[in-house]
Amino acid sequence: MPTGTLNVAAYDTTLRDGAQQQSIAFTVADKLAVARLLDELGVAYIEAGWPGAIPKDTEFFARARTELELRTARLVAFGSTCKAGVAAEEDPQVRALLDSGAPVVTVVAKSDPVHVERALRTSLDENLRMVRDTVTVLAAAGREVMVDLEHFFDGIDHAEASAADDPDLPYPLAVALAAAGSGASAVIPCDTNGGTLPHRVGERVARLRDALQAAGYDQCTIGIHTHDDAGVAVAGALAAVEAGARQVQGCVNGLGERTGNANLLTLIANLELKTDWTVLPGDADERARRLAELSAISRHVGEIVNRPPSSRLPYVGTKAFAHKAGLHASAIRVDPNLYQHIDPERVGNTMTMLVSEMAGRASIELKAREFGIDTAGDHELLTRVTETVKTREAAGYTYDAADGSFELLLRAARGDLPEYFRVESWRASIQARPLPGQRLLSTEGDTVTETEATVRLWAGGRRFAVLGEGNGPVNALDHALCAALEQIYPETADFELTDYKVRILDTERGTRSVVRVLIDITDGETTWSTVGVGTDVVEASWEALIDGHIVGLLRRGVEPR
Ligand SMILES: CC(=O)SCCNC(=O)CCNC(=O)[C@H](O)C(C)(C)COP(=O)(O)OP(=O)(O)OC[C@H]1O[C@@H](n2cnc3c(N)ncnc32)[C@H](O)[C@@H]1OP(=O)(O)O
Ligand SMILES: CC(=O)C(=O)O
Repeated sequence: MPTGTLNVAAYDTTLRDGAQQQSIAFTVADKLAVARLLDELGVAYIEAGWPGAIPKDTEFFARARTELELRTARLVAFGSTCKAGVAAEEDPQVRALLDSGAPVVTVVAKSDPVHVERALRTSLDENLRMVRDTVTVLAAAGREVMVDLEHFFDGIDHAEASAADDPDLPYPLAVALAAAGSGASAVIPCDTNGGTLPHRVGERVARLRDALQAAGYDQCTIGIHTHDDAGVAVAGALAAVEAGARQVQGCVNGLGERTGNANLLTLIANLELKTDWTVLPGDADERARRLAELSAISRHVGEIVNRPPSSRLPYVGTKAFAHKAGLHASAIRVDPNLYQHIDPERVGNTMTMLVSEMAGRASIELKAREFGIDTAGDHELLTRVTETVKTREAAGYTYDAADGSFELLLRAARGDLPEYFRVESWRASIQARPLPGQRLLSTEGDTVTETEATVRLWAGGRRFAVLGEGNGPVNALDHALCAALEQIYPETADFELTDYKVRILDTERGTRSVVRVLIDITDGETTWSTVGVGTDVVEASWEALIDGHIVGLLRRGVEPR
């Protein structure tokens, strides 16, 4: 590890390589919004697309000139070297890069001899000419120019296997020197296919570093661009930093072609928190403030691309600091750092305790604290609740995914669960009728289906008998329940069911199986989850729905009426 504080530049490619992931499609407005977030975080470079190749990217760079005011980041236009046999100044793609107005241009160059010969179908010398010519033209126009060395790591193997290769300067290194010698500010070895292991990345970046130094190009920065096909993109980038890379490329939430690029947020957190390198601008306080934005940025970008970040993402995922095992909880009660690699607040995340069949008394005590309930020292209550949780989980309930239902269980055990309403009965029915004018149901499924539910309950000293209709029995029951409750508790009008999951627990019993239903309800501000179990899906759903409404009233601080 280095000593002292040195800088590594964070280079974000969410808007270029991130957009190469299946089903990710940014609008121009999305790109502008993501660029503003990245600038706020403090990345050094934002690679925003390929003007001239993708019309939306051409528009982005045009609008960025007037609509994007970046405070810390430099905007990068991405493209390729000029075509074989074409002078760079006459190549329309190179012209489009200049016309984008971006102050920085990164061009991708073939650095693997096999790719030059088979994909580009040109000579190794002509490819070197394309690199030199393109960098020279862009640099002469006043741009900072960087060169992505595509397939650099595989390229060294291919070069060394070739009898024609210079053993002192394998072809990928010759491409890097051609770029540096023509005025590139950085060369970035890319693990384009994502299959290189970290030790190999480190070793080859060190060779690149030595070759640049030997040629007198010390001013040329080495970057690193890794993909996650072998699950080691972040590790590879860290190995490259150890070997001399001073720029790390990656995408927010690990978006990117195929399995994604190195997750830039993970890289930033690792470098800032676990090494002496600094990636974010400012003094220690400012860097800490920026780092604490990581979780929010991960979620915000997830919303913009309409793809919630995986809950298991390092540092920023909602499960990154969620503890389930009882033994962990018992140590965490003494000191959270005993089972956490960092304090989650440093990256804007929070620790959560999960209650399940793996819970012990400490898990229950810590979870209760999240609800503002102090159970410390109440050994009898904690033992009773722990046992109830284990028994109910054995019967099919799951509380780590339904902390709303767990809160009700805990309050019931303490005897402080408010009684908001009492249910007298409920009923749900579905009727399928033939289409008008027909006597029998159509075999093709064209039928008229009517679903209705009746709920009878007492609330606020009154009895309600309410009919609900819906597109299925659970929906009809939900409508009937809400229609009754709203008359006494208008707060429930804000409750909305946002997720509904059904799982058959013992598949061997077929349609007689036990069924578990998990639902999420939101009031627009927070979301809570509840669980129901039964031999019938409607019965299990009803239990989860009832829990969901009680939890909502509790969380709103409503008193029973
Ligand atoms: C590793 C990476 O992720 S690099 C980023 C890749 N990103 C993208 O491809 C997204 C944007 N791409 C596009 O819109 C299109 O592919 C374009 C506009 C670039 C090219 O489209 P087309 O002109 O229709 O060509 P096509 O995609 O079929 O083939 C690519 C051409 O570029 C050439 N080429 C590929 N890499 C390079 C390079 N590094 N330098 C110069 N030329 C290159 C190929 O030889 C081929 O040339 P040819 O048309 O003479 O056969
Ligand atoms: C340039 C690039 O995205 C790659 O080689 O993976």
